[in-house]
Amino acid sequence: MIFSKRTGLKGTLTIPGDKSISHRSIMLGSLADGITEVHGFLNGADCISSMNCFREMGVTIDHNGDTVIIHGKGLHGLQAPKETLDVGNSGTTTRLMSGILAAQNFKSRVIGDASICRRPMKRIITPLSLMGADIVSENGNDCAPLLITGKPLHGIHYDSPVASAQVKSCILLAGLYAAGETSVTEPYVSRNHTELMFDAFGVDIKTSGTTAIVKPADKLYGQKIMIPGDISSAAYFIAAGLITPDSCITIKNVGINNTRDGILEVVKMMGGTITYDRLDQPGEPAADITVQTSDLKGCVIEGSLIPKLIDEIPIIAIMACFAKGQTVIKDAQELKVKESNRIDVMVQNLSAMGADITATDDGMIIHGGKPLHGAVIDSHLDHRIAMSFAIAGLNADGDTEILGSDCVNISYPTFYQDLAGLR
Ligand SMILES: O=C(O)C1=C[C@@H](OP(=O)(O)O)[C@@H](O)[C@H](O)C1
Ligand SMILES: C=C(OP(=O)(O)O)C(=O)O
Repeated sequence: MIFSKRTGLKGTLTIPGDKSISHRSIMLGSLADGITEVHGFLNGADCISSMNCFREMGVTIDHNGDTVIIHGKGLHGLQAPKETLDVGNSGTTTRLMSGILAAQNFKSRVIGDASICRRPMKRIITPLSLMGADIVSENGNDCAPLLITGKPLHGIHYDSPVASAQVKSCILLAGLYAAGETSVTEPYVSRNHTELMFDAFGVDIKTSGTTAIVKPADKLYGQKIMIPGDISSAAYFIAAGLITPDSCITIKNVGINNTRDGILEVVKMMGGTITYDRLDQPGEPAADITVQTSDLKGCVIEGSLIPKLIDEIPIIAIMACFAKGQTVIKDAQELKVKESNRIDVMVQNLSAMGADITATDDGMIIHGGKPLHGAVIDSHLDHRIAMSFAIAGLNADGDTEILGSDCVNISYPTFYQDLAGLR
């Protein structure tokens, strides 16, 4: 896919549903009694992987457009999978589902693509093992494939070394089945969709500061779930509207859960022109967001803000190239263990486009204002890298060619059409 310079990106769009909430709706819907009706489901490859894994465990799931009907099997109703469970490219599926599998009365084997087989799983193997789970890495490298033999579990308190919603959610899901209470404390609060959805499904879940505490459950009750648009997908259009000359873009129904809204904080720090129209509707909080071309200034992004924008750092790095002065991103070492090493890949590709960017141990430093020129961009098959460089390409001289551009299917299959729809 090739991109070249644009001005005047104008229009209104509705982006697809939130990826994190879509995964969780499949999992909790499968474990609930009764029907769970989901609207706004993300038809990205990652969420389809979650859907197929639970179908493989005997759950009937009807899927029509962005509506999904899950015929819940109850907490103890999953069946042993006949085949290996294939999570594709999805870290969220791997880690959250492992928490459930650890407590079943059957064995399972979890595989994924080449990227998944490089991502660290020790972070869930350690706490699940402390709960009494039998979970091992088949190749002994603490990565997938994972072999999980269901066991009776007991509650623990876990001090997580990382602020990770996947680790937290894995432990909380295992905690539904454990004897006694299970709690997780994180260094900073990570996205809280699991906690909110547990509460809606009737689970006894409490939070206090950076700790979440769950009691074992007897039953989950099927729900109707309205999923707002994914702020992580909206971020590309927020950035495009701010940095592309003569632009004004409205993005409808964007989820603005306060554990996910770090990008909005960054826009404010950078001095971007952004307005919100909050929506009065059931489900997680959402707003229509409008952005206009703005003179941006550099800022420092660190600490508790990082988990609130972890997936948006690649597109924030692009914004920083168009901001006056220095942008420093620190405390973001987690970027090294995503679908690609997002620090190295951003620095390599932005340097190829002429940006002034340096990698650090836990982030990057960007001096904005140097004009970008087109280059051949290796996406490393990482969807967030491909989408970020599409926006960079619209603001660079010459052609920007993105290799492996189809990987946007993972979280935003209609991304290129939606971008082309802005006139
Ligand atoms: O729980 C989730 O749905 C997610 C949590 C984050 O990962 P970590 O928990 O590994 O930080 C994020 O990067 C991922 O895209 C989705
Ligand atoms: C890191 C991501 O997803 P996952 O961990 O589920 O693969 C992402 O979507 O940027």
